Amino acid sequence: MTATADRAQAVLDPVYWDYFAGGAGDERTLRANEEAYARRRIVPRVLRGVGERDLRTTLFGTELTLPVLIAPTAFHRLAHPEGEAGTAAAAAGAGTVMVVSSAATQPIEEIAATGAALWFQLYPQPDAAFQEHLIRRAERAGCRALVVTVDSPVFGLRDRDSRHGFTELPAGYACENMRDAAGRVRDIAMDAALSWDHVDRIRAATDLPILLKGVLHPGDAELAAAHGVAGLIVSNHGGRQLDGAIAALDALPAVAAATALPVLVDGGVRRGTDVLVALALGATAVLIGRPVVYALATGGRRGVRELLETVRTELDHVLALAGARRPADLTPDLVA
Ligand SMILES: Cc1cc2nc3c(=O)[nH]c(=O)nc-3n(C[C@H](O)[C@H](O)[C@H](O)COP(=O)(O)O)c2cc1C
Ligand SMILES: CCCCCCC(=O)C(=O)O
Repeated sequence: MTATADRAQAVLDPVYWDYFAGGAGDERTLRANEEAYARRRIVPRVLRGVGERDLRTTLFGTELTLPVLIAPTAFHRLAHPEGEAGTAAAAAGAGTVMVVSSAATQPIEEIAATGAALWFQLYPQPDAAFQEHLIRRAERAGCRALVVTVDSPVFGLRDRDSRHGFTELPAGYACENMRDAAGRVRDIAMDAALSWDHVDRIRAATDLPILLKGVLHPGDAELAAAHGVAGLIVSNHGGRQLDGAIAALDALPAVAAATALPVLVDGGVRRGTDVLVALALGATAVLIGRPVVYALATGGRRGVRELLETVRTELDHVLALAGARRPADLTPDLVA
């Protein structure tokens, strides 16, 4: 993964590189996400007659060929001209879900035309009518779930972006899925008044399954279930929001123990071994953020497909070595 990051840095405009790679504050949480995986050791079982592995996982009615999804990340056209549609084509080829960011630089309809299974990521918008308009559009495009990001009541303080003065998209690019009914692109509003009422409002506006992204505290996992949410994504936004927040992997076991909902996790997942560790510690599936952007930057859709196939091969391999046939066989005792 380091090699891909290096190659991405070499091809990307340094301002965009810093936007994609960077985090908030001193980037402690950004580093902690990867370090949390590096700290874990696998305690394999032997002689389990594993045979052929089966990586399939079903999430909200969609069967994935592997328990690895593409996390929502903004501005794919800044990484590669193929943009989000390139990433989606790779997801479709690999048989997994792409979560499309509210800050995608191509229209959701174009991304959906790739045939990929899509979920739409939504920042809760204070304007209820506009929010409903966004939800309807995602539904019409065939998105199968809504991922509501709840870790961003305000935007993270990112020193790298401040240094570059990177505050808006360059001319010729727009958040294409933030258009209102008149076709005007609106800014993504981040709203510190955000509360569980917003979640209730979103739930009342759609029949799609709703996942909350950015939950780290077990108390919030309990509340989410009470508010009719279908799933959770344990995440600190890749260390881009609250610097000093707990590493996603470290938060996972307590959140998973607090709820019967499917729990996904992102932040720092780089290899098949990381996927194994996250699944063993209670995740139903994982999402990958930056490595997808780097793979897109260096190789377009083929680059992203290669990344997903590498993770698949690694996961298949480490399952065999750890004595597990399928993701559901992974249990916390396999991780020290
Ligand atoms: C460049 C970039 C843009 C992101 N954009 C969004 C976004 O629009 N919405 C969102 O919910 N999360 C966004 N995230 C957070 C990711 O969905 C995810 O939580 C994080 O990248 C996972 O960590 P990883 O990059 O270590 O895999 C973004 C992350 C990055 C790196
Ligand atoms: C106000 C611009 C919103 C873009 C958000 C993308 C994002 O979540 C990120 O982490 O960057």
